[in-house]
Amino acid sequence: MIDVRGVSKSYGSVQALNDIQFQIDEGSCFGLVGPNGAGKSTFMKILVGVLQKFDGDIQVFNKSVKQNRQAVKHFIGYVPQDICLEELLTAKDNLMYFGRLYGLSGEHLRKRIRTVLDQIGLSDKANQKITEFSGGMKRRLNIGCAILHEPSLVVLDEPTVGIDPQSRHSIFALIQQLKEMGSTVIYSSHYMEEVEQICNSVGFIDKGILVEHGTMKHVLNKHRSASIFVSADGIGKEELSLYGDTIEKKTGFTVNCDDPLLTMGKMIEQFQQSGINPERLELSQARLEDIFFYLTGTQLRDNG
Ligand SMILES: Nc1ncnc2c1ncn2[C@@H]1O[C@H](COP(=O)(O)OP(=O)(O)OP(=O)(O)O)[C@@H](O)[C@H]1O
Repeated sequence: MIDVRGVSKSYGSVQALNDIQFQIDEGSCFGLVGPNGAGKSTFMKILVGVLQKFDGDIQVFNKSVKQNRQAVKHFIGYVPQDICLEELLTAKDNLMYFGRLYGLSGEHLRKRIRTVLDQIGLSDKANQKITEFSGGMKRRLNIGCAILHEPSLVVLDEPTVGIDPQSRHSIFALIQQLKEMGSTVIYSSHYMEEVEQICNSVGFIDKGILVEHGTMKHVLNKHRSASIFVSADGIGKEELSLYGDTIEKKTGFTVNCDDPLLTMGKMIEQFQQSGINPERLELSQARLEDIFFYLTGTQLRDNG
């Protein structure tokens, strides 16, 4: 189990984390979600031992990151947000370099490199210099370097920012494989649909505060509510606010109300009377993104 015990961290006057407490079960995939500047990277860096000055403690599989930093580091694979590779080397040589840093050598290292290249979908690019790689390929290789030593905990800081769909798909498949192999995965992202798809538990972080956490099922059920999505010429936020709390989205409005079916009926009546022909009028269940907004009032990113 990962047991986070009252972790706080300040950078001068900026409180990046404020008394964070939660647990993650062994073998689960935990998504840490929050907007830019929420404190995700700071938390990850504390967990993996990169940041050592902080209040509180984290027990990783019964070992304190404060007191057993070296031991904990050994069973963690950390993929930082910024790609950390040797540009002039080939993919294989990068893996060789990182493998040696983790204490691997000889035939065992060569075998692990073959396995990892296959897992990250880059076997046919093994001998290519990474200056020729796309951003997504570099990110996959960056993950490969972190899992060579078969860590029981894999920590990925926003691994899918700004990458192509093929690399995104490959990273999802890899996380799935890691889960199946029994690794614990901690994954930070501001892409809610990704987290909903691959994680079985989640934590919402906003301005350094953990506002909600638990299994995906628990969080979705606890805050699940239906809303109406409306996109129509001739109707705006002011008119829709009469039906309920209205949020403007890129392509229309979301109206939150107590009885969405009844409200939808009333809307249809009004639209017919006013000659309004909506482009979209839909009943939708709250997704993680809506729940995050409801709890924090903060949008994670532009949405439609
Ligand atoms: N080295 C630092 N010195 C000063 N302030 C910092 C430092 N690192 C982070 N911060 C501040 O701490 C807060 C949390 O930053 P952090 O990078 O942990 O957030 P994040 O959720 O990972 O954001 P992003 O998604 O943009 O990476 C922000 O206000 C940030 O500006």
